[in-house]
Amino acid sequence: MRGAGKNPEEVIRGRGITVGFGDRLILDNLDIDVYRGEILGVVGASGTGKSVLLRTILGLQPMRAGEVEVLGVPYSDAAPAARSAVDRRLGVLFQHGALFSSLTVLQNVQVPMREHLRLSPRLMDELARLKIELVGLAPDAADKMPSELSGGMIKRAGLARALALDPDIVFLDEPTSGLDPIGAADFDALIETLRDTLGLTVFMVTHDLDSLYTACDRIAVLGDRRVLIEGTMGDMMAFNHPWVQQYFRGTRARRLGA
Ligand SMILES: Nc1ncnc2c1ncn2[C@@H]1O[C@H](COP(=O)(O)OP(=O)(O)OP(=O)(O)O)[C@@H](O)[C@H]1O
Repeated sequence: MRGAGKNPEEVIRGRGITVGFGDRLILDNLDIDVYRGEILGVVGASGTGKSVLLRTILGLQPMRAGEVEVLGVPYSDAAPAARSAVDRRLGVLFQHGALFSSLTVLQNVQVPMREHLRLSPRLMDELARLKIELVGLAPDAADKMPSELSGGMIKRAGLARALALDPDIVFLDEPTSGLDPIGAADFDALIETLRDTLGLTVFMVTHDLDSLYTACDRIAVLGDRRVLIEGTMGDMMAFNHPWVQQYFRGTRARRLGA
């Protein structure tokens, strides 16, 4: 975890998070911590509730029990105004980029600006173009429609939108899924660079072992409706649980030289 001192600041603190749909409990009394300046990778078998956890932390998914504190604010219980003040400091890249198909890249990046800031159209254009450059897109991408972009460009455009308000924390839901290995490695490198230069904290749901090895400082493994283990890659290797062993020490992992 870069930039963290001896007592790293918790920017997300979830306690007793319990979420269910009908009679199915997905998360049961789950605790999670995210520290300032780290890239946390959240992994787990398909359907373990990684996206549900991300949505729950963001307040988009109601909890049956538990509490979530974000940037020191009791977010899950906060009044709308206090919540909105926290929302401004969070950026989200949903799975598949989730761009508005009828808006250009520039207009997509401006959506959060229109919602939260009062800026002149000229200033918004300038700011949005800066964000587009920041994520490594060519200037002419600004005026393209999402349908004209490659998968990698869509992820970058979604990231530019997530960065629109200079957030403290960005949430990424499987950012490298669907990218070829080189595109995925480039995206991981971009995330690391942005963390280092902007001081971001990154909460990243991923299935990508490469990302976990190269970009993530810590990993949280979801299973049995809770966080099975939270720690470094070394902690994962030493943890005696069948899924964790298979995932981190299986054939795919060995191919990566673990
Ligand atoms: N709105 C919903 N209504 C009912 N069930 C839901 C809803 N959202 C998620 N679920 C269920 O919750 C479980 C966890 O879903 P989630 O999308 O969080 O899994 P995941 O760990 O992100 O999986 P994957 O790795 O496949 O993306 C799944 O069984 C899913 O069907």
